[in-house]
Amino acid sequence: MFLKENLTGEIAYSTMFPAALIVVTCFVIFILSLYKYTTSTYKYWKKKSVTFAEPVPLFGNIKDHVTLKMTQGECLRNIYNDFPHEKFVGMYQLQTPTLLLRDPEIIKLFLVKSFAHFSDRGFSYDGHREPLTKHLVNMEGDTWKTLRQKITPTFSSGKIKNMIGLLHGCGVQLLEYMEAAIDSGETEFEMRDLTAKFTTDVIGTCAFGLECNSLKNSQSEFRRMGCAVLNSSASMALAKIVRVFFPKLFKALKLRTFPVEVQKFFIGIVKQTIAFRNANGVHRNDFIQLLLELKNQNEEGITFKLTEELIAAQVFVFFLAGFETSSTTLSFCLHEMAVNQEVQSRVYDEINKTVTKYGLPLSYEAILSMDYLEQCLKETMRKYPPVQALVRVCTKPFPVPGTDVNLDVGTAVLIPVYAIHHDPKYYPGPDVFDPDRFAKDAGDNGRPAGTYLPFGDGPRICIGMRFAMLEMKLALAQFLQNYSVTLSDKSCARIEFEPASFLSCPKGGIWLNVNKR
Ligand code: HEM
Repeated sequence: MFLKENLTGEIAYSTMFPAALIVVTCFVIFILSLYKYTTSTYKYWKKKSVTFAEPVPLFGNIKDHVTLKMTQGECLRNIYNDFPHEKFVGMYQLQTPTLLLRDPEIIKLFLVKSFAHFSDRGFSYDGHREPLTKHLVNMEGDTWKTLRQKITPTFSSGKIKNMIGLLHGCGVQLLEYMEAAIDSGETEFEMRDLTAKFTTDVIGTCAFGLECNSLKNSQSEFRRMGCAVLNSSASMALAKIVRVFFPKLFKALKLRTFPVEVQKFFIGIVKQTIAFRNANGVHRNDFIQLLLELKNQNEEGITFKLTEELIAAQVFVFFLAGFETSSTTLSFCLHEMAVNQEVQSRVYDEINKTVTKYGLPLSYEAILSMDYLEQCLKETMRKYPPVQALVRVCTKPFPVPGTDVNLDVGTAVLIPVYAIHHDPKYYPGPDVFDPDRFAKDAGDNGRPAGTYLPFGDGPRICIGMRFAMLEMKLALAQFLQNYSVTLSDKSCARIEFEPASFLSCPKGGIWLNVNKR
């Protein structure tokens, strides 16, 4: 028995040994290859003699963001603060060599003066397989330039002024909703949800020509699809990482930026609306109408063909780029009003003076005249920039002036907006909410150009900037004229950001008490 056992043991050992060895060897080879692959680019900045942040294998310099400890903006702020004397710093987003710009003059140079070398964002997309991704934010080179030139007049002050009636309608729905909720005894509200429903309605009506009233009808199809687009499920977040950092793999695996039903829904709405308006001669002061007019000019012989699908992709990006950016800004602003009651009183006084001077409903001119309200929004976007970093890619070799550095085509560039907006050199006491930083008579308060970037800068600056300011000012004026806000038991005095979110998003929402005036 002993012998047998011994024998069996020896036999097992002798057959197991090579198997275990093979497994261990494969594992070691795998780890070494992974290490080699993930660190293969890490000499890039050293070879270029650019000061760089030391990367860690696999993650480069964005480990804290990838592991969801902090937002991208907060992660870049740490790098920004570590190199106070550099104009720019080399870093790695996973394996991708990236230049982080620190100096305002260099930022202006890249975004504005030398735009021809950095005209794209380098976002990969497949307009054939996913037609909704063929929009201004993603498009590149001459195609982007032609489309941007065509669409720009759609956002002129004259065109936006004509939309004030639509914006008003959404504001009135918000007030009606609040009235009913407060009458039924509600006092505490999650402001982000409220403002998101409001801005969904604004984009629904101004971009898609739909009356969705998400405030009354929380199950509205439009709101449901909107939530599906912004869905931050683990699988969509993973697909996003693959799309950004491994675009070839994204294509090879046929992954999707949005679920197919979202694509069908948005393209379907736009096609139906166009068909209805053409058949019934309907005219409405909204973006879809303006794009339709461009399409018709287009058919009279102009080279660039604005198809229905291309129109759908553009109104879709107005939704993508415009809805959450505006809603979080509104909710952050209301939070600051609740914390800083003296600021809220000044805004209330300004609204009352404006109503006395211009009457109700507030006209375009009345909204424009409210300087202090505008300062409050500007300071909100300084403290909580919805887009925490701007992205560019080098499209033509670029010798950085005053240095020996030559940037190669394809080099990624990041502008750390959040870090700049919190640099005490430009904004003393950066955590203090002080709208007077943007007072007209204070000029730029000695700040250099390139240090205030909530909407970006240069030819790729946010096309919807003016529209967004009008929408947000009108919403706040209508709301604060009728209601005041205070902190509630659920409020956090200091806001933390949701690390998984691409845009600045308050962790746990923004809870406030809302009281009738
Ligand atoms: C508070 C509101 C908003 C903020 C903070 C914001 C911010 C931004 C930023 C930072 C960019 C990138 C700029 C750059 O790379 O230099 C951008 C681009 C863009 N935004 Fe906005 N945005 C807002 C509202 C809107 C609205 C309401 C719309 C449309 C109705 C819109 C449409 C776009 C488009 C289409 C682009 C791409 C422009 C291009 O590449 O040519 N945004 N926005």
